[in-house]
Amino acid sequence: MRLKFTKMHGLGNDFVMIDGITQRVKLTADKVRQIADRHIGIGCDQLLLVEAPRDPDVDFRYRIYNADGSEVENCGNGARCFARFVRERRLTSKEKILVETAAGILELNVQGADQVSVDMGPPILEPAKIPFQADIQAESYPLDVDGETYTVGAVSMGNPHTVLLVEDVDTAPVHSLGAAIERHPRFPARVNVGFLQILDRKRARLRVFERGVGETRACGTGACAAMVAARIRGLVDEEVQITLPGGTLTIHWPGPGEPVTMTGPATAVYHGQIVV
Ligand SMILES: N[C@H](CCC[C@H](N)C(=O)O)C(=O)O
Repeated sequence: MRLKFTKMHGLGNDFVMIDGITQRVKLTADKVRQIADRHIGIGCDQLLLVEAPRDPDVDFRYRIYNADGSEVENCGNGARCFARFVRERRLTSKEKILVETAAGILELNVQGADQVSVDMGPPILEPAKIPFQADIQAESYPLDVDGETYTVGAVSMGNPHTVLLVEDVDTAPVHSLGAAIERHPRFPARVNVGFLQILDRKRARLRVFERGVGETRACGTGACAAMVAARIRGLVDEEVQITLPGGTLTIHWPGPGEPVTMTGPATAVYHGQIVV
């Protein structure tokens, strides 16, 4: 199968975007892994497949695959790149785009040259819906990992996230502890692991060890989840600049029951064709 694609990134979280509307695309987990492989394929953190919507009231559907081939529910940086991709491929000229994902319907607002704002919907905090094994919902939870007890937040943005507060993200054990928590038995669907350093009520630094990928240069749903976890503990205001290794996202969340809005760049790098 010969597939046209566009390589894009959101603050260094990189994607292979495939138009499944004007092309017939049949993906398997093996094909996703091959495309995502940085030696035998194109290389990406996630592959995003754009399809016609099943719901007539929305504009598109898009499906998200991690580099390990697993299909997941949501992808914040990917949503911004998706919005730019469908406009650049003239699949729409709308500035407000409704897209159906496995996590529900997102509203994307394309703002001028580079910035895209995404209504990511309200965070999910009930443990069973994250999913996370806990007796009651709380601002934070004790989590035993290899004999140590950590205090973690647990939030879903359609995909599961856990958040640890750290003194300094540069020295946090992102790869060792991130890998251990990603597969922790209390997260039955595995989990994305965020390490959050709060600078003040309006600024924070974040590194994310992503489920199915490992550490990425940025994670949009991770930035949303980290801000929510900090806000329900009263540590930050309703708008926070979250700086990840790849750059800064603006996250806005008034409080429980309200949607989280994420604003940041979406960059196209090159177009190509791959044979899989
Ligand atoms: N990079 C994505 C997150 C992908 C989440 C995926 N790793 C998962 O398994 O949920 C983002 O910008 O939100």
